[in-house]
Amino acid sequence: MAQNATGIPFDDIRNLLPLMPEPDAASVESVRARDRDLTKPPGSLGRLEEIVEWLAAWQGNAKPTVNRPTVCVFAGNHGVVERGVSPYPQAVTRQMLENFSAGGAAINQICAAYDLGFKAFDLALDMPTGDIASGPAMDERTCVATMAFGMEAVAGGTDLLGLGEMGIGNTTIAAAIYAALYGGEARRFVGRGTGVDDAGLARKVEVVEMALATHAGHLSDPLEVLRRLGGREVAAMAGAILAARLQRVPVVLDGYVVTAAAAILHALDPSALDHCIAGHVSAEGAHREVLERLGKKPLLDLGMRLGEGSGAALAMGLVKAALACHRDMATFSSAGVSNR
Ligand SMILES: Cc1cc2ncn([C@H]3O[C@H](COP(=O)(O)O)[C@@H](O)[C@H]3O)c2cc1C
Ligand SMILES: O=C(O)c1cccnc1
Repeated sequence: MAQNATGIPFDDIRNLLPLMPEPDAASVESVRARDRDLTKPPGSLGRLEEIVEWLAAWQGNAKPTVNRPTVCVFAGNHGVVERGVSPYPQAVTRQMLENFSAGGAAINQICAAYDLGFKAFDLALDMPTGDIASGPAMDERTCVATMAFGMEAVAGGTDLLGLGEMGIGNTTIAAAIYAALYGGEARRFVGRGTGVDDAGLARKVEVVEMALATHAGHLSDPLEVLRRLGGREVAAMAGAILAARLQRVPVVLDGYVVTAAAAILHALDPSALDHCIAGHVSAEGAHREVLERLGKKPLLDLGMRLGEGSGAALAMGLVKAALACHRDMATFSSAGVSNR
């Protein structure tokens, strides 16, 4: 296999998969033991209890932490926008990155409300990826380099990673990826994104169908799906999810576009998302169906369809609350509360 600028071909990404750590059963058992002593009926905190077990399993820590929760937003531009698949111009991607820096976006307010760290990454916004309807989005070199960038981006010592994206046109990219991975009619995976009208929706369906036809015969390898139909932010997020697993950092997924990056990894290895939870189910496209395919039960169902990591960040607030209950509640004996 030819080397590329990073020195890592697709095969070296594949070679990371067998290195993925397993959940730490002993830490989960410790969490369960403490949970039985807390001043509440067993099971009464429902999924909040599972969340703490999940943190312990993946951090490999009987006393899991959420001291440095971070939302990482990756931004990329897409050649397919030229085909009129979004009501907004491509320039909005960079303008929103500036808005993130100035603290004016929805994601800034959610991160502030829940005291979450926030980082945004500009992935060569002045170089949109190729138009997927007529050719590949990226060559292998760019795809792998961008995955590697996403891996580096999460190396800063976070103990809970939320993922988000910004990229005008990327709901079309997500739809194309799902259609390639799961088959069936393209229209099933195409939604209105930022709000295309009926004509725009028909155009999106047509563009996804064209993309599938253009790349027919080359879509059985999920990494080829990523490079041909994806985008820089999607590649970086796939790298970030994989790196987080290798570093035992639990991940909270966001909406339709973030989940497309996750779906690539799941297609490579169905256990590759075991360290991830679905923060929410987006109102976009077939997100509910896709999450079912991935075996993920979303934490929140708020009718949101924004992106930016907004659903992930809201769910991270719940993760913090779940851990606070587990860590700081009194036990029956310490509080003098009678157990059964
Ligand atoms: C002002 C604005 C802020 C956003 N924040 C996230 N998105 C979201 O919308 C885009 C995808 O939708 P489509 O495929 O229809 O272009 C992505 O950038 C996504 O994160 C936004 C979109 C806009 C316009
Ligand atoms: O669910 C998402 O990720 C989404 C939905 C609409 C627009 N941008 C992103």
